Amino acid sequence: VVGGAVAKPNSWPWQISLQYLSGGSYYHTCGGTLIRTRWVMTAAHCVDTSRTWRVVLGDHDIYNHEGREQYMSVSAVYIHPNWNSNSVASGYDIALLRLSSDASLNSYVQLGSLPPSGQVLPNNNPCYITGWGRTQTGGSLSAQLKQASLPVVDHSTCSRSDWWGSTVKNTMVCAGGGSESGCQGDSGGPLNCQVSGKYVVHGVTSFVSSSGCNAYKKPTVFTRVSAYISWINGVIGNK
Ligand SMILES: CC(C)C[C@H](NC(=O)C(F)(F)F)C(=O)N[C@@H](C)C(=O)Nc1ccc(C(F)(F)F)cc1
Repeated sequence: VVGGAVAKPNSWPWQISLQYLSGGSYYHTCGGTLIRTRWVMTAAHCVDTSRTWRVVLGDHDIYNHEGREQYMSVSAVYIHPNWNSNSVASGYDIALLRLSSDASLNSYVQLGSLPPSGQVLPNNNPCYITGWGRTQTGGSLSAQLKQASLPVVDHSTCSRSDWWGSTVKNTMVCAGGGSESGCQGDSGGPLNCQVSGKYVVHGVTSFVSSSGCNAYKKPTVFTRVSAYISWINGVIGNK
């Protein structure tokens, strides 16, 4: 997250850290959202390589054990069938991870709420991106979870030729576009939007400009969760 601030610890209790095993240690690579006690929603581009994953719940500082963390192993990865890693502009950048055991819900670990199918938020709807991603273009990951205010940029604005043009699809949400943005390492995490006084996870962090995380008129682009509710329900089993 470029700009914004360090979040109050565990104030986004559905935010998870997705980590992979390398040389005997685990490393943060992406964010995600706990949506059921055994299910995490993340980005397809985070998990389209075969690695040993773990999901950390209740985390704040990814480099220090603070005692509220739950370390979960992943029993299955479900990548959207239409995802194409050579074409992030086509969308479908969404995946579900089945955990090997149930998360224990408490004040540090809670489920994120998903929007109703098809709901599209208006321009400037207040939203926050959260994540441990780079704090500057080309910078390093944040040790502590960060948040930044990224208001919704509607599709008609975001698809203007001097904005994202035809790269952005209607199955995506744009947010921000100023000096604050997501950045590498925030991928897969939630866009937390205020709807009727509640936070609802309307986006899965997907991409930023390859010329810089907070590039002018290149808002952070998210998978629009409300476009994938049927797929999500089909995978996790509540028809
Ligand atoms: C691995 C990437 C597909 C996703 C990666 N995502 C992120 O950094 C994050 F955290 F914002 F979600 C990204 O935007 N990386 C930058 C450096 C990038 O490659 N951006 C990008 C690439 C291609 C396009 C497109 F669609 F135009 F081809 C758009 C943006």
